[in-house]
Amino acid sequence: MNEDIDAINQEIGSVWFRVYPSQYGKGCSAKTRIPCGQIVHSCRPLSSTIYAPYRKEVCFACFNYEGGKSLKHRLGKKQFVYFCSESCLNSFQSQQGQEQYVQFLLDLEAHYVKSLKKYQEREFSADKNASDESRVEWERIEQWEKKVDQMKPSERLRSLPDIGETEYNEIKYVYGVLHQLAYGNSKEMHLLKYLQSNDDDKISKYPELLYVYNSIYKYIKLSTHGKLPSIVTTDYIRFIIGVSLCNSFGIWLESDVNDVDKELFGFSLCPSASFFNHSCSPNVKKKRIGSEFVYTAVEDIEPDSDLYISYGNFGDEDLKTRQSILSEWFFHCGCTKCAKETQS
Ligand SMILES: C[S@@+](CC[C@H](N)C(=O)[O-])C[C@H]1O[C@@H](n2cnc3c(N)ncnc32)[C@H](O)[C@@H]1O
Repeated sequence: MNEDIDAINQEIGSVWFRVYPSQYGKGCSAKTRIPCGQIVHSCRPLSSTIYAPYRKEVCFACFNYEGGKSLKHRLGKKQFVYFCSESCLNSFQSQQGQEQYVQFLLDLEAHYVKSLKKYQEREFSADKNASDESRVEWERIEQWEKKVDQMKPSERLRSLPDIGETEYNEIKYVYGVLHQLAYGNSKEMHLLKYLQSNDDDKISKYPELLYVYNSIYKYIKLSTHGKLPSIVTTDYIRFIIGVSLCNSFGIWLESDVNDVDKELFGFSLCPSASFFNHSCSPNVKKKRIGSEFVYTAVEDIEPDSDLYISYGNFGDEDLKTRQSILSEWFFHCGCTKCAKETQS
């Protein structure tokens, strides 16, 4: 753990906070006195996804939203990968290895639109045990993938599983991470391996997602064949999906209007910000400015005090509502506000 912590701190290189072994696993504490209003961290996502219904309206590069209007700049002719400006489109296309990324996105769009008519959610039978079924299904997939190398390209294309909205959203995020691992060299990429992954917890709670995850894996395995071979393994894809479940942050419409009515456009993963634990009365506020996430102290923070953000998009929800929202991150909130409200 300590070696990991040293490596994480070296990678983040913050003058304001350090990552340390806290009561909730890793956490962040102030290195020095932090005045209210001080920006303590900022980062750009390693990978993100814009949810299918918003894909024409939210810029894939900077998350700009123009009040629900379809954006003018796009990849390809018919497909739905949209940008708010020529410069966002160009900057996206000019990154390293981007031709492959662009082609992947366009193929994914085309396949999603085609699948929609046929897609059927696979139900999880109530008499099965989620963790047994998970083990059996992933073993089956490992047997299946031995045949992928022998398939002709046309057969691989025909074997792509139908995908629904959940698969589509996740595949975009997972491929974004894989692409960074293949072509990037960012701080965010180096920090990925230190994050918690929760795919077992999620499957126990929502067992039908097992089939969704299997389809995601099959889609990525088939469509990246010969391009990203060594990193497309079941363990690794499960890790990437599992990481997003407890570390990704929503891409919310940022406005000064009532927080509760905000729209959720998608999610993104910034590993360097994933070591902030949650409090229902946080001392650091997260704000998105374009595709940058900025973390600012909202009170004076003394040296060695913990830094907490709020994971939820909370207004003035009561204890029960907050706890139920936070259970989606698979933890029972132990913050001082919750402890106080539980006692009273
Ligand atoms: C984004 S990670 C934060 C970093 C994490 N502590 C680690 O060790 O990598 C979120 C996880 O931290 C833990 N956590 C964060 N805030 C918490 C809180 N207020 N109460 C209990 N657990 C918390 C939970 O396990 C949660 O799933």
